[in-house]
Amino acid sequence: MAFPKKKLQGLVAATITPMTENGFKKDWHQLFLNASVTCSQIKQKTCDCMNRQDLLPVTEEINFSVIGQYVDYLVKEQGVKNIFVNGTTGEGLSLSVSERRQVAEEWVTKGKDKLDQVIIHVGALSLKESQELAQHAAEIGADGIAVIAPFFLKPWTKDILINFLKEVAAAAPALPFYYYHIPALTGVKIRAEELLDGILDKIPTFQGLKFSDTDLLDFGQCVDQNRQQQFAFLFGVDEQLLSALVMGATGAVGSTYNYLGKKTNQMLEAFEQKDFSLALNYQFCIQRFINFVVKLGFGVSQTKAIMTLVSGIPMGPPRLPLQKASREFTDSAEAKLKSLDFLSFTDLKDGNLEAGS
Ligand SMILES: CC(=O)N[C@@H]([C@@H](O)[C@H](O)[C@H](O)CO)[C@@H](O)CC(=O)C(=O)O
Repeated sequence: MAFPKKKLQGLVAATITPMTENGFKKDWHQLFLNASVTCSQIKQKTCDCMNRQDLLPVTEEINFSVIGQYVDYLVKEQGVKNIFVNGTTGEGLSLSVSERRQVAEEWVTKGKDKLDQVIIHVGALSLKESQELAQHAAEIGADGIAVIAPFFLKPWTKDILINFLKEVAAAAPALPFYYYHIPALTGVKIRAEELLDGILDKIPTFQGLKFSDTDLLDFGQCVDQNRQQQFAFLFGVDEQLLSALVMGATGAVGSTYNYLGKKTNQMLEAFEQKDFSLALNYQFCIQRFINFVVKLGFGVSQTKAIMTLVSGIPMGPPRLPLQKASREFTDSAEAKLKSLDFLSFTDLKDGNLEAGS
């Protein structure tokens, strides 16, 4: 494959992994069994459980059945045609390798002929797992792979990090490779600007940076020092996207594009038309919402609840150690979305009221 492949630009939704309630139920099942004291009691209770649908030990925790509907929602309702799968929002690091493969496959299958690009995050603590996932992404026809820095036994220098990334990229030599810079979560503080210096010599498939940090000096220098390249510079802090566009961002990956994609696309359009005051109005409006939810406590669980509410597609609970968003959170977020005109009563669809319940 010749590089660069089609350039990744515009909005990229960091997809949520829809889950069933089974993960939570299984915890209760386990607690129930732990409370038993003798083998015969355990046997009896297990038999009882086998006869109770709600306590059955179920293996399927991912709700694959809604992914097709989710693709259509992103494309038709939000105008978002690129996705980033199994990242932070998708709880990729909380899934098993087998689940990650199945999730990736489902998005690629359901996105065929509907989505422009499907990027799979394949970062893991184990190089072997990362390579397996990279190879798998290539086999299923994904459009690119992204990798975060390993965050337990960490690379301490640029060269070590590059060597790790290079090994993963080499497992999928025909796929565009993106580095996912998210230092607040990985604890790996190697500056992106430093990492990009000479990166093509080491990773010929390198095609871009997903920059989830607020250091606009670092981000700006990544753009400035690589003007000769065709890299994609994807910004990952949704509330600051306009500033990054000014710095040269070519696109954005984020959680809020799942449900605020349409609004953010209007901001991109205003920016494109050089109507900066309109673009700023949109950014401030988006900021008002994010600022509000951040003060309540905002993360992946809350994103799941908001998306369920706005789209009507059940995203289910998060996986432990994350906890479900509270009903109070969802109610407040709903009121705020309505007050900002991001959501009207007619937008609410059947099924979305279970959000955060
Ligand atoms: C830390 C975090 O989750 N950041 C989000 C943002 O979209 C974030 O939710 C948003 O800017 C609100 O703060 C994305 O950068 C994450 C992301 O792209 C991913 O899920 O991989």
